[in-house]
Amino acid sequence: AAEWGYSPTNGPDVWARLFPQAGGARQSPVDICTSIASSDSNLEMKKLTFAYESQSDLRILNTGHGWKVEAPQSGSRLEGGPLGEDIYQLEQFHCHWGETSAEGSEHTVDGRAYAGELHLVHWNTTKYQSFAEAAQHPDGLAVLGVFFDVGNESNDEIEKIVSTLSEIKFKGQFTDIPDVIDPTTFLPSGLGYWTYLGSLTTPPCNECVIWIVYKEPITVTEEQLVQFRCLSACSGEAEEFIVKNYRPPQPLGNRALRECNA
Ligand SMILES: CCCCCNS(=O)(=O)c1cc(S(N)(=O)=O)ccc1C(=O)O
Ligand SMILES: [Zn+2]
Repeated sequence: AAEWGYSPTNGPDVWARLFPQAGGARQSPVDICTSIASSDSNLEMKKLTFAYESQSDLRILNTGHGWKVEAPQSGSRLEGGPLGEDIYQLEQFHCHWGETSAEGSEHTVDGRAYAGELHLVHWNTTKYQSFAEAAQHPDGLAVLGVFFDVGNESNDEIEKIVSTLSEIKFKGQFTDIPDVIDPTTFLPSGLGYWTYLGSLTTPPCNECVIWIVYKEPITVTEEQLVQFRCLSACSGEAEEFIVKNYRPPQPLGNRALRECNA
C-alpha cells in the first residue's frame, strides 16, 4: 500500500481509505473547546501521578514521519486522574510540528494551534501483557500531550534531542542519545490538564488512547523547531523534509471533555 503521510495525496483526508479506524467516532486530535470542558469539582478523578527514571543511551530514530525516542521504562508509572486503578508505563515519546510556528500542534485550544506538541506514550501494564496488545483495547494506552510555545529560551531537554538529529537525517536511521534524559523535565510546572477518550493520531488510528493534554505549554526556540524540519522523510539521497506531521482536529462528537486544575 502507498505509504501514508501528510501530503494531499496520502494525508489525513485519505487515511480512512487505507485505515478504516481513522473514520471512527473517537478519533484524535480534537479542538479543546474550553467552555464545554467539565471540571471535576466533585473530584471523581483522583490526582494524576507520574514517576519516571532518568535514562541515558535512549535510542532515537527517524520514522519517516518525525523523530521517536524509544523509552520503555519498567520503572515508570503513570496512574490516577482518568486512569482508574490501572498503572501505565512509558513506552516512547515523539513530537509533532508544522512548517511555520503558527501551526504544528495536533490538539488545538478554542481553535488556536500551538507551534508543536510532544507526546509521551504509555501503556496499561495492569491489564495487558505487551504494548502491541494494549494498543488493541479502548483503555490500552495513555498519552500525555504537552504544547510547545516559541520563546527565547531553548529547552535544554529538547536540545538533547536536537543535537542528535544530524545523525538521523534519513528515514530508518537511528542513534543513541548520549545525554541523560528525564521525561519529567518535559512536563510544564502547572499540571492542569484536559482529558478525553480518543485514538492514535497516526495510522492505524486505533481508538485505544486516554488523552491527557496539559494546559500550560513549554517553551522551545524557533531554531529548535527549524532543526526538526530538517529531517528527511526519505531513506535515500532524495530530500523531502518533514516540514509538517500533525493531524488536524477530528469531531469530538458526544464525547465528554473533562478538565482538572491540579
Ligand atoms: C498498532 C500498534 C501501535 C502503533 C502506534 N504506536 S505508538 O508508539 O503508540 C504511536 C503513537 C502516536 S500518537 N500521536 O501518540 O497517537 C504516534 C506514532 C506512534 C508510533 O507508532 O510511533
Ligand atoms: Zn503523537
